[in-house]
Amino acid sequence: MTAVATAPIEAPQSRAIGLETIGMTKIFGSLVALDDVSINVRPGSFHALLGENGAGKSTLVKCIMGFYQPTRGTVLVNGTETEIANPKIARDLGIGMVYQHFTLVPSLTATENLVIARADVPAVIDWKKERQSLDALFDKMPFRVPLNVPVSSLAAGEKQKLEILKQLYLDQKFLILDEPTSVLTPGEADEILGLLRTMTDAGDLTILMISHKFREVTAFADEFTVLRRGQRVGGGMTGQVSVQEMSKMMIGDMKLREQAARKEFTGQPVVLDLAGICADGDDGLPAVSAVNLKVHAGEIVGIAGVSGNGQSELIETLSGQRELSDGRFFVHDKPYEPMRQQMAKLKVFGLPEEPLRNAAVPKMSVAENLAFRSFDQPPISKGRGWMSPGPMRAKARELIASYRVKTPSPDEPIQNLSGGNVQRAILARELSTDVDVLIVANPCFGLDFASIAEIRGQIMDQRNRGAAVLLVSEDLDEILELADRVAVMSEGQITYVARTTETDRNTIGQAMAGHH
Ligand SMILES: Nc1ncnc2c1ncn2[C@@H]1O[C@H](COP(=O)(O)OP(=O)(O)OP(=O)(O)O)[C@@H](O)[C@H]1O
Repeated sequence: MTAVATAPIEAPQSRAIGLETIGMTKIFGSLVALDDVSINVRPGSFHALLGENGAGKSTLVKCIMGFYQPTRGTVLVNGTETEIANPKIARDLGIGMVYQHFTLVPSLTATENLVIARADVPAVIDWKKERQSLDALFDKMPFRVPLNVPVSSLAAGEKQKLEILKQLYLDQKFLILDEPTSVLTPGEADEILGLLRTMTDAGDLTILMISHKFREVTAFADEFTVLRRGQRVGGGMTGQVSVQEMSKMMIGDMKLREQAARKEFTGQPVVLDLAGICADGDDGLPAVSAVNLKVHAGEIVGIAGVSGNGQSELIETLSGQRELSDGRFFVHDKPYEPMRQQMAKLKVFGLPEEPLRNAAVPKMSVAENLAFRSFDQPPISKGRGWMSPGPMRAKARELIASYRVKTPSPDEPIQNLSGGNVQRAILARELSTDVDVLIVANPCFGLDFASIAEIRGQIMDQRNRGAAVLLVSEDLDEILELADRVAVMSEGQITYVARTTETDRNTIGQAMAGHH
């Protein structure tokens, strides 16, 4: 690490760290992902980083964290030019990052995860003492996370809290948060962001938060920067700029897709029938208990619930990733087993959570990933297992264009796409043919607001065409906007079902909290 003084060192007023990037540029092959980006994150500020999917937000923070070496540009830490060659150097400087995905070791407890994450972890650990000091730390926090059970048994919201607590435990002074609230309920999000805001106000911490949620940005951030196509296109104090102005900075003059009209149906047949579905969780205990639910043609049934109440396991059973311990599925009254051939025959499609992990082969190209549904059918299949690259690429180009997937070419490994663009690519693949049943879990996770309008529009189009849609979402607004009926899942069971027009947010919220 070299530390060259380039400017008078701004004596930090507080323990928090100030950080600037100057002319940050990152080029991948022929793609300029970051183009001369200078941002200034003052010590003790809560700074939001905004931009549509693929704008360069992750690339910028990865350059700051030392995951990527910038093609050009420098980082100043507390006014001093600092080369951050790898994440360990960032961490030693007090710069920590909380990712969208989890980094905790699932088989270890929260206590074990935190203690082994420390740079000064002793050779012989006095676990009793460590637990006591952790208890003392957590006594100061407005929420608790179970410390002594394996992390794999924690709900997504608890894991995310723990990721943030880990950084506070490691005493980092500059935290980069990559969409930290995606898996949290609005209440949990407010709790965590509120705690962090108290710490920035006290001058103990600086936050740089990537977010697509304007509500959180205006409620908790004091400053913001907007990136578009790799460039800094705006920024300022959040209190002085309206949400409309911020969104215009993000997307320019692009027109948003209008909310699709809901087509009225009467007397539609049941297409998807979940009959007494039971399944165990990773810990071997029942996670889904006797779920009965019918979804009609031309209907969206939204499953709401606090994460960790069996929704993920239910979706996994429907996509064949988890075995049933009891119960059956029927599609058009025929027994349905979630295997590739039956899915194709009965036209069952889906977008699971974390599509890069669950629905893509990261190292394969975008074109190959887009062809997974059709590689064994003409024109892509030439028979006897041979694939035709020409038609495959042509089909990929068509889907890339109509779903506006941002990729340098169809041949790019899909893992190089931004998170939102992976999501769009998988949805393009799943919606590209005739769909009878569509199963989607948190389809707008990590998407910018323009893409959300696009994806929700696509889901509504499928419903209007007569598909039966099962939508699991942690975003109640999404369910209220899209679903015809809402079902609440609590402790593995469906505890409440109502037509969306005949219920309200409060009643659903109470059911989600287990009051039914
Ligand atoms: N390792 C890589 N190799 C090639 N291209 C990459 C790589 N990482 C990112 N890119 C490209 O750089 C551009 C910026 O991506 P980045 O992930 O920074 O966007 P983002 O603003 O974080 O988007 P999102 O909101 O979808 O996460 C995208 O076009 C992406 O495909």
